[in-house]
Amino acid sequence: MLPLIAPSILSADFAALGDAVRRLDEAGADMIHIDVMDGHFVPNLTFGPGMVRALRPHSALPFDVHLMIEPVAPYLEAFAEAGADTIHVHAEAGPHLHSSLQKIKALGKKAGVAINPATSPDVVGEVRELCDVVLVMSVNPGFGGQVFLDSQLRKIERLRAIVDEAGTGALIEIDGGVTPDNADRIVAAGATALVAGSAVFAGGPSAYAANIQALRAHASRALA
Ligand SMILES: O=C(CO)[C@H](O)[C@H](O)COP(=O)(O)O
Repeated sequence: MLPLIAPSILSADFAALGDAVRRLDEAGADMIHIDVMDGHFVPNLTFGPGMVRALRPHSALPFDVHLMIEPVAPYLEAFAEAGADTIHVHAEAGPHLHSSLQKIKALGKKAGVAINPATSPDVVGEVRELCDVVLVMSVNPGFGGQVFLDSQLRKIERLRAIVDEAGTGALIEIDGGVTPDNADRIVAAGATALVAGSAVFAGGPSAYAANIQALRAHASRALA
C-alpha cells in the first residue's frame, strides 16, 4: 500500500481554510489533518469543533482530527458530530486513554492514539485492540515547521512490531518535520501515513499537487 499523505492545515492560511481544504482534495491528498490545540496540553491555540463543521462541506476526504487537548473526553462527541472521521487522543492527556478510545469507537469513528516524542511505544500495546491508527509525534507538539526527530525512527520500528503482532492493520502515522528528504526512511521504519504541513504548503496553492506527489514518490522508494 502506498503511504497515505495527510496535509496538516496548521500550515495553511487561516483566512482561507475552506479554499485550502478544497484545493488539497483536488491536489491528491489522502486525508485532511486538523490539529486541535488548547493552549494547555500544548502551548498553542487553534481550532474547535465549529471549525471542523465549517470545513466539512469543502472536502470529501476523511478528516483526521488530532486532539492536543486536556481533558479530552468531554469533547469527543462534539468533534464526531462536527464531521471527524478519525479522532486521535494523546496517551499523555488525561485521564483515561482506554475509555476515550472506547468512546470514539462507540461514536462510530476511527480511533487513534497519539504519543509524544518522550513517550514509550509500549503504551500502545496496552490499547492495541482499540487503535485504528497510532500517531507518532516526531516533533514536540504545538507548532509546525520543526525539525524531524531522528530518535523517533526506532520508535516507529517498535510500533511496527506491536501492530503486526496485534494483527489489527492499524495505520502508523507520523507527524512533524516530514519532508521528501526523510519520507523514505520513515516509511522504511514502518510508517503507513505521513502528516505534513510545511512540506505541502510551501509555495502556495499552485504547488500543493507537486508537493504531495514529491512526498508520495520519495516515501514509495522505501517500498521498491
Ligand atoms: O501536530 C503538529 C504540530 O503539533 C503538526 O501537524 C506538525 O508539526 C506538521 O507540521 P510540519 O510538517 O510543518 O512539521
